[in-house]
Amino acid sequence: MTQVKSICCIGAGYVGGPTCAVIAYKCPEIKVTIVDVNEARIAAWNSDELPIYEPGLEEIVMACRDKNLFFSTEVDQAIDQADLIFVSVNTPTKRAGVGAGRAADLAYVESATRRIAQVAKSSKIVVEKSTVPCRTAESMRAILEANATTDLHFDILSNPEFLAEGTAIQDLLKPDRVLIGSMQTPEGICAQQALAQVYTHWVPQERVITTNLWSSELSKLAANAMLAQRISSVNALSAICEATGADVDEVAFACGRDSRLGSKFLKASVGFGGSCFQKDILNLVYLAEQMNLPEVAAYWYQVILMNEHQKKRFVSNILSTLFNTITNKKICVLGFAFKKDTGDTRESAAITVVKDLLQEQARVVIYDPKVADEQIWMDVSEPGVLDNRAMVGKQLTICKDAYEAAKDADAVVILTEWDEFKTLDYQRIYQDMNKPAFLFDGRLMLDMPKLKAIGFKTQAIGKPC
Ligand SMILES: NC(=O)C1=CN([C@@H]2O[C@H](COP(=O)(O)OP(=O)(O)OC[C@H]3O[C@@H](n4cnc5c(N)ncnc54)[C@H](O)[C@@H]3O)[C@@H](O)[C@H]2O)C=CC1
Ligand SMILES: O=C(O)[C@H]1O[C@H](OP(=O)(O)OP(=O)(O)OC[C@H]2O[C@@H](n3ccc(=O)[nH]c3=O)[C@H](O)[C@@H]2O)[C@H](O)[C@@H](O)[C@@H]1O
Repeated sequence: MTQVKSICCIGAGYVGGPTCAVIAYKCPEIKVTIVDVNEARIAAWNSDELPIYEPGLEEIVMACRDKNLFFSTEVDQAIDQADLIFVSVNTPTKRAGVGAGRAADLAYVESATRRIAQVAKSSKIVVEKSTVPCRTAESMRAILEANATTDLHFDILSNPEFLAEGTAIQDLLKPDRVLIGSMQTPEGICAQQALAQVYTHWVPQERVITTNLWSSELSKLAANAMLAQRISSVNALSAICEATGADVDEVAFACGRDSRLGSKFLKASVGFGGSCFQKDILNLVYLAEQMNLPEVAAYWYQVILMNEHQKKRFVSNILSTLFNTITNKKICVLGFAFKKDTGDTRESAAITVVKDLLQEQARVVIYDPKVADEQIWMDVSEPGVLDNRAMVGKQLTICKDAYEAAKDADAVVILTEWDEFKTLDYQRIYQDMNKPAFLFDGRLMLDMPKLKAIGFKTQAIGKPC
């Protein structure tokens, strides 16, 4: 079996960076080089200020950077020197052309694959780390075989990543499973074993699952679709709870105690966000449509529709509670990231909620502990629309402090479950707000009876008023 000695990872993003940093950390004898075309990102990986915030990441990077872990823009050199290459580039939803709004844009995967074919002078194991539609490995193989300069051999593996942002390092150090798909040929199985051996440096053998290529590719989309489906299910129940007087936390607890259901991913919220759930479900929907399975496509699409409904429902509750108008009222938004412990805002529910509040002519003040101001401006204004940013600027303020953000506000709206929001001095916040002082908990994280006792008019998703 091939022993992996040198790894190249193409794509130094949320997945490539942490995943390969952990491999370097756990496999000191393997040289790991993470490359990217984005020079600023690579410079940040090589600096004291890493480009992404992830608890525990800095320690791991600092422990092995410039020993057996390298960040570089020298893509060709890293490809040439590696015997195993992870392709960990972005696969966003297509914006134009066939399948726009549904299908995954595989342009980055294809260009990375073509680069490998052009540069490789020796045989390589090429690993799909990006989340891709079923049978992408076949296209990669076709490109590699047609474009390689000499008579080289390429094994393609699928090794989807299941880490969640905010807990990436823990997820990587103690994964529920590592999934490796390969062609069921002697060479394919040999390559699969070589990658498995990298992971078994720290992952117990029984957690390394091997399957065929297509099962592995589909399992990634399926896992994300099922996780998101649980959130949409509990969010759909939250609306029924509000209408009946049931309490969604109690319902989720009671259901989750059934060992067949389990307790995780049953937290009702203002809606799921993140770079992957929506994109991967759309990808699955597109796959079903392509297979001429419209009912299957509609079934999964409903998970997204429910998520959109939950965000709209939250804003409409705010509006009706504040006497059907929020024009010129000051709304303090606490949290903008799509979940706690990350500065990532991709598809964050906060983007939709804030845009809707602005549309209603409210004055919105945002505080988030990790999201950069510029990111919020980019998310909330419409790039390319003339003067939109200036218009948004008249209504939107970004604060460095929760108390400052809540001063003179008519309502506080919690959109991300940052731990620090639990320990704020709500008595102080209440005193500085306009009365009646409203508080909307979109994350079910605050002690409502305590807030009510202070004087707040509170509302939380799926809770009796
Ligand atoms: N963000 C997450 O938590 C997870 C993401 N995934 C999947 O992993 C893949 C990567 O996601 P992220 O790391 O979040 O994306 P990202 O956007 O943070 O990083 C991708 C990087 O690839 C680089 N890149 C693109 N084309 C390149 C090329 N030809 N050569 C060199 N560099 C290139 C980009 O400059 C970018 O820095 C996606 O398919 C995503 O669905 C899977 C599990 C978790
Ligand atoms: O493919 C991916 O990108 C990743 O997508 C998710 O990870 P991530 O999006 O980083 O974060 P999650 O913890 O799944 O949260 C997603 C969204 O759902 C929300 N959520 C989560 C759980 C819950 O019970 N309720 C709920 O509203 C979160 O607040 C967040 O907005 C999956 O959990 C990962 O396994 C997967 O690898």
